[in-house]
Amino acid sequence: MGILSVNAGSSTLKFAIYPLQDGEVQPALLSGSFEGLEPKGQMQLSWTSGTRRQQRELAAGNDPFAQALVSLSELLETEGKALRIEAVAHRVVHGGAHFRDSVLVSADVLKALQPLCPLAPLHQPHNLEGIRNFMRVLPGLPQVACFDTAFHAHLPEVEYAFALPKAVRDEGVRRYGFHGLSYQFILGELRRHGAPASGRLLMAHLGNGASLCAAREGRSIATTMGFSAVEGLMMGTRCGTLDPGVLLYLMEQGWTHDRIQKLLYKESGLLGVSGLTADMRRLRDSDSAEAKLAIDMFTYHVVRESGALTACLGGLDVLAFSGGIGEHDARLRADAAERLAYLGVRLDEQANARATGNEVLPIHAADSSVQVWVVPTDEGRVAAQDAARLLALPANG
Ligand SMILES: Nc1ncnc2c1ncn2[C@@H]1O[C@H](COP(=O)(O)OP(=O)(O)O)[C@@H](O)[C@H]1O
Ligand SMILES: CC(=O)OP(=O)(O)O
Ligand SMILES: [Mg+2]
Repeated sequence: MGILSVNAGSSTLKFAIYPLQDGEVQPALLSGSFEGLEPKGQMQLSWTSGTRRQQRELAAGNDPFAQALVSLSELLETEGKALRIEAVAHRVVHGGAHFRDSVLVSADVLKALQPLCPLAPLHQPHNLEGIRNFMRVLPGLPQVACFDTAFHAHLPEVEYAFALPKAVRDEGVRRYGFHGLSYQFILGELRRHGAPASGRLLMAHLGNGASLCAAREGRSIATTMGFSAVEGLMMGTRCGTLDPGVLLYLMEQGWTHDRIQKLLYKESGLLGVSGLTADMRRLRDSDSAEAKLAIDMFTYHVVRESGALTACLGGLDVLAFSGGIGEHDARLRADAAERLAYLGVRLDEQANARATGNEVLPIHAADSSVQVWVVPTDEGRVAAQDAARLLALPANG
């Protein structure tokens, strides 16, 4: 038997089936992703089943996520039939103030999660669509929602509170933090590899969405993403932290809510600054001045916020890079590390070049006072493990 995990990110839909043994999820038997989820474009489905790796191009249509879910269900019918899926674990980015741990999905849970869609418009609607889809396609199977926000549920009040009047704060207008499944996974991997992860740890999840998390004794104490999935670092298509005065100005200029939402979430970040693409690989290949500015700003904000979070930690013992950019872009890691040298960060150049996102690797030099690691993240695996814990599924391999 196995657990299917479904992770609808902002630019990808990732899936995997994990077998269980003694209550622990084992390496995935079938895993893959849909990439290039842009309306009317071509999306790429790639998957690995055992040692077989396959790839397919698909028309994305008007609603790429809905199309990807249909194609995933078809793939499970053929490839996944023998794997006996017993439960589905969904990454859901926003659990709001109420959901501080994974939960078995019911109609009431879905109803409570729906109003959070505006706080993560690139994710939450797809996350909930994924749940509804598998309720239809695999009726009767338990569906578990695993929240990005749960890892940050115990942030100190000085970190999570906005300097707003109590009446507004009491409405749940506060910082929540995201990428929690990824941070939980990174923490587990660092521990497994003998890194001092319980010390002052800074984790950088740099993908299409990007955030930093400062953890002490394995608990999140500060993070760059807040109320919604737009705060903090500059991202693929999101602007990150922005003076709220800009929004007031735009509103005065007659910009509507929908237009502003599109600007902040879909037209900004690497894409907005470069005017070219949200994909770091293409920016690296470009020689345009705007592409260079976009990369420089991205790196700058990683360094700037690393300083802020290190101050919250009172120093730094371990730095971990993850997410599509953090795992693959050695140049970004080198440039950021160079500017964090004042903290005692020194990279081993060759180790950094060797880390290509396929395995957990230390990349610090022998004289670095901070350990630096690259950790390929697996949000789906954390979700599957959590679902197994919640459902206490018996193990039979
Ligand atoms: N080899 C690479 N070099 C630089 N950046 C990369 C590389 N591979 C992937 N990326 C970046 O990772 C991003 C996707 O990150 P990922 O964490 O997988 O996305 P999501 O947040 O949607 O799950 C891509 O948009 C691209 O910018
Ligand atoms: C919360 C978030 O930004 O997620 P992702 O990196 O998958 O877009
Ligand atoms: Mg991601």
